[in-house]
Amino acid sequence: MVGPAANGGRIVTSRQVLSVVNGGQDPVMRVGPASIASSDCGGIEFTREDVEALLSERIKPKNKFSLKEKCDTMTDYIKRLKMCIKWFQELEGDLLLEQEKHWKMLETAEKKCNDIEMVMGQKEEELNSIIVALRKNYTALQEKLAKEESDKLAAMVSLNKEKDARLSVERSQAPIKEELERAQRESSSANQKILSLNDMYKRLQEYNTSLQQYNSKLQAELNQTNEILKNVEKEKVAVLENLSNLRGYCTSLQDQLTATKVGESNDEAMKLKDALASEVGCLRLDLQQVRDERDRQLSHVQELSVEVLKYKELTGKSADELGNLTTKSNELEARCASQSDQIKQLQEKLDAAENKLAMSDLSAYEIRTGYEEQKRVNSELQFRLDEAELKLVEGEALRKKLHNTILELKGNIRVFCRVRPLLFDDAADDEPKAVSFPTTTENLGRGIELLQHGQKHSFVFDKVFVPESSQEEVFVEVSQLVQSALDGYKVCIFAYGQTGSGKTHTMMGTSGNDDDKGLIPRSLEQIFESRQTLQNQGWKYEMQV
Ligand SMILES: Nc1ncnc2c1ncn2[C@@H]1O[C@H](COP(=O)(O)OP(=O)(O)OP(=O)(O)O)[C@@H](O)[C@H]1O
Repeated sequence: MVGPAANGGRIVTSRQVLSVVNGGQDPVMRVGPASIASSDCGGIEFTREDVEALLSERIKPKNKFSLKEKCDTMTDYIKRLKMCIKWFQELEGDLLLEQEKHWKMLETAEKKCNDIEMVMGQKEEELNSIIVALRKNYTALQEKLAKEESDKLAAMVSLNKEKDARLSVERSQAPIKEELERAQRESSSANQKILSLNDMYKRLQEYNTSLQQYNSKLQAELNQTNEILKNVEKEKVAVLENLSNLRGYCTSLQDQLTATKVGESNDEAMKLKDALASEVGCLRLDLQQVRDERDRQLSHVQELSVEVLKYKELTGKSADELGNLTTKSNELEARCASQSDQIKQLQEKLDAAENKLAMSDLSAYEIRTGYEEQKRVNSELQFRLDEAELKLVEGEALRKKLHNTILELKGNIRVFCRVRPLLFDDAADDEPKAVSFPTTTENLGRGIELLQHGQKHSFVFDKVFVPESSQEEVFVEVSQLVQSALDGYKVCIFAYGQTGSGKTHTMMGTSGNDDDKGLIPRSLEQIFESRQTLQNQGWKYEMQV
């Protein structure tokens, strides 16, 4: 962390150089072991000690005063020094070549890294969108599943209700059936009764008509007899008249006889008297006959009257019986009709119950098929949900791997530089600005330039946050590391910098202002949010402070 004049950039630069030279070894350290087979220095290899020994060698000729010897020794020393210098030059050339090669390699690696970073970024975005879509899908599926479950429950409840209704209908149907059977039995017996009554009624009607015929016959006979009686009466009256006439004639004759007895001829009178006596005898006989006939006719009339009375009585009785039978038959007919109505009603009820039963059977079948369909859809949804969950878990694992690969590619150790804005008492407005940011494509967003004593010092970091950068922008970079920590990687974030450079502001922020929250509260929020989300996928997080 640097303040307006901090120079953390150097750390990164030296880190880059060290990393370029295989494993970060000091080039001088390779002086000793270096074996340059193709060198012009006669295949002599110099170690550090050799060089140091050569440099610290004191030239002591055996003969101090022999200039030639001194010159030879010096020449030899110079020769060795030259060889050493040549070896150094060759080594330096090699190293420079190697360095150039490494720079090129580094550039290509960086390019590759940038490309990979871009691809990874795209992939991450894609994955994030896939994860979001999967999560949405998952929640939608969960909602759908819950809905299906509730539908299933409702269907089960309605099925049970239908079953109950069916059972109750079946139960209520049994007594109705019994009643119907009873009614049918009653109806058949009543029909039989009606048939027998109808027969009886017919027979009675026939009997009645025969009686009426007989009655009318008797009536005719009675009329005839009455006629005869009237005739007899008339005849009787006539006979009586005749008799009284005869009596009058007889008295006249008797008067004549007495007159004759008194007057003229006794014999003639006697003859007349005999003739008259025989005539009277005949008339008496006739009268007797008429009387007998009358008596006979009277007795016949009486007999006929008795018979008529008897028949009348009999006819009255049979009429009563007929009336009774008719009323009984009417009653039975009415009862039969009411029973037929009842049977009809019961039949209708039975039909309705059977219809209802068929309907309930149909609806039960429909519900059962619906239930089976729902069950199938449920299992399909469950299968899809399981698949989606598996995909989600796999996607999450892939995301973690990619995320952390990206982070590794970005570098395990990253240094960000945040430049805080100038405070009120930092500097006057008219002072030239000590901090500037390069706008070259290579260092855009990564470089910082400091002006000190008129000299410009450039530094490059993994990222540079300008004074206008918000807490949110800083956290966006750090949040990936928090995610890494949640994925099970060890992460350490710390801030360093001089007093008043903004460490506390960056890490903690300003309390009471949500936009000014620092990295720590934001990280904690992310941790708790992720914990909540991942708990739904079966992860368990334990946190300790
Ligand atoms: N990015 C920023 N934007 C606005 N104000 C800032 C920013 N960074 C720091 N400040 C302000 O600068 C002042 C010093 O910041 P801070 O206390 O965070 O520095 P520090 O590095 O923690 O200091 P110390 O080491 O002395 O604790 C504070 O008043 C803070 O509000």
